[in-house]
Amino acid sequence: MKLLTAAQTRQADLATMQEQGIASEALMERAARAFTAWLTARQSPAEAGEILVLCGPGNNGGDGLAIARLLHQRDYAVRVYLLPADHYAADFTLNRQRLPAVPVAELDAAALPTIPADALVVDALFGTGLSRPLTGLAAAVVAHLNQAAARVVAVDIPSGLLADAPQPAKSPVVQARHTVSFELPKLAFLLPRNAACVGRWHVQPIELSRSFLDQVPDALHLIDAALLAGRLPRRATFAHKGTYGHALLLAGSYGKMGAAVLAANACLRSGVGLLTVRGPAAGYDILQTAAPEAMALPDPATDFVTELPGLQPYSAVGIGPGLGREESTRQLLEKLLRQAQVPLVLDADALNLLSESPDLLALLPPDSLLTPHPKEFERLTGPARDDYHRLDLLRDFCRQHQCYTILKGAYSCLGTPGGTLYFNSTGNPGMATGGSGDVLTGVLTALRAQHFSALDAALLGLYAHGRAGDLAARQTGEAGLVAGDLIRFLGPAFQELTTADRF
Ligand SMILES: NC(=O)C1=CN([C@@H]2O[C@H](COP(=O)(O)OP(=O)(O)OC[C@H]3O[C@@H](n4cnc5c(N)ncnc54)[C@H](O)[C@@H]3O)[C@@H](O)[C@H]2O)[C@@H](O)CC1
Ligand SMILES: [K+]
Repeated sequence: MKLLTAAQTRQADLATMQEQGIASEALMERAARAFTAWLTARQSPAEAGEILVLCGPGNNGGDGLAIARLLHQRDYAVRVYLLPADHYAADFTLNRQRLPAVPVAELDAAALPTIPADALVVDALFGTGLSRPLTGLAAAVVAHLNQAAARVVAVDIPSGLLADAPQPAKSPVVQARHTVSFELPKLAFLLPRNAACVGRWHVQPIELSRSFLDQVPDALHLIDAALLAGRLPRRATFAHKGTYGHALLLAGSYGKMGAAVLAANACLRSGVGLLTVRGPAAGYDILQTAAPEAMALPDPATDFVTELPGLQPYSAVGIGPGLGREESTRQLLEKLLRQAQVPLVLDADALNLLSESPDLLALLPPDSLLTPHPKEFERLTGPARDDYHRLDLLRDFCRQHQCYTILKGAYSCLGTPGGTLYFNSTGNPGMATGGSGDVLTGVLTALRAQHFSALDAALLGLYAHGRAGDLAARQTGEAGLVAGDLIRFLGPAFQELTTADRF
């Protein structure tokens, strides 16, 4: 699924109206119906009580007025509050005229309405047309609403939130419990700073022009099942273990063999034909016991991985989990970067070593796959001013080093050498637990070893890793989830993605 900027959304609206021969009011009616269907499926008139619909002067307010009418038709009790303005959008005025006999009042700074704690509020003050932070009466209304304990459902986007630009400090934004958006989510929903105001977001279709969406250039993407269709073929009947590659993992140190074990078992559960693990000598027994399907190739050093084995047998190398940052390990990394003719996956201490010796970045083979969490990332690039700047840094970093980089977190973001960004749609906060990243390294190394392109490996791996987390959390709950649980569900997650046989 693509993510559009506010400007691209306006173009999509126009293209849809032209292509389908409909007026803007008809598209607004579609949006209002889509929102109303979402709300009425979750709250009966009795559960909802009186619904307060707050409407601004633009098309978002027009949506609100149409929603108020549709809710009234379905026997919900509705009260409308209007934000006075010098100018109203044409479709706002049209829907104001169509509003049936429901109580309507203008918002007034001197006498803001009481908002009962159990009220249900529809926030239709401002949508994607907002070009600057709210001030004056609009800001006062938002602050007043946020002080009430009421449940707020935002139409399209919480009012005050900019759809795709950094939010100035202290600019008021509605704190919604749910945000119901049209056709596509907004970039703002995927950024950590906005989580509190967006609440849980939902997307309702309004049949925007497919041909327009297909041709939008430079798009941001959401990694969903549709994007992955056809990327993971069934295994071949006459396959043998050589068909699916031989991965090498360089991982572990004394006290951190768990990271190597997690990466190894995740690699084995992600379809690789053969796996060899280079760990410290001290970890030999642990590895052989905890990951018996892997071959162990212990380092001469007791506590760390210090010597690079010959790379000839391997079709991909993953390096980093639990590795430590010894000088001899740094030298090993340098050797690997200079010698590797096979795809690389770099994580954890491999990334920390890169940030300590930035000159090594110039040695990164093209199409390497890096998986930093935000702190590791900022050690590589310098600090980000805000969520949007971090995405700019990600684009620049991937372009400059011709690599693929996954910025890990909620909606992990993959940057490509061409500057495209892909946000993952699977996963849950239960995965914020030690070892989740080691599992991802194992998954990605397995996919690269099986000769998937860096892009396909990253897209499939990210999605399957998150999906495994979602399947695991159904059994363990989020708090009880540990990284080892992810490994148990990688198989089912990949199975779901596997292309079905065509007749
Ligand atoms: N264009 C379309 O065909 C559709 C639009 N839809 C709705 O329309 C919304 C976008 O509507 P608009 O572009 O009219 O914009 P909004 O309704 O978001 O608000 C724009 C209005 O607010 C004013 N404004 C902007 N910033 C302000 C500020 N800081 N303080 C006070 N006033 C400010 C503008 O002058 C304008 O009057 C979407 O979010 C969505 O809810 C939906 O009806 C679907 C179809
Ligand atoms: K809104």
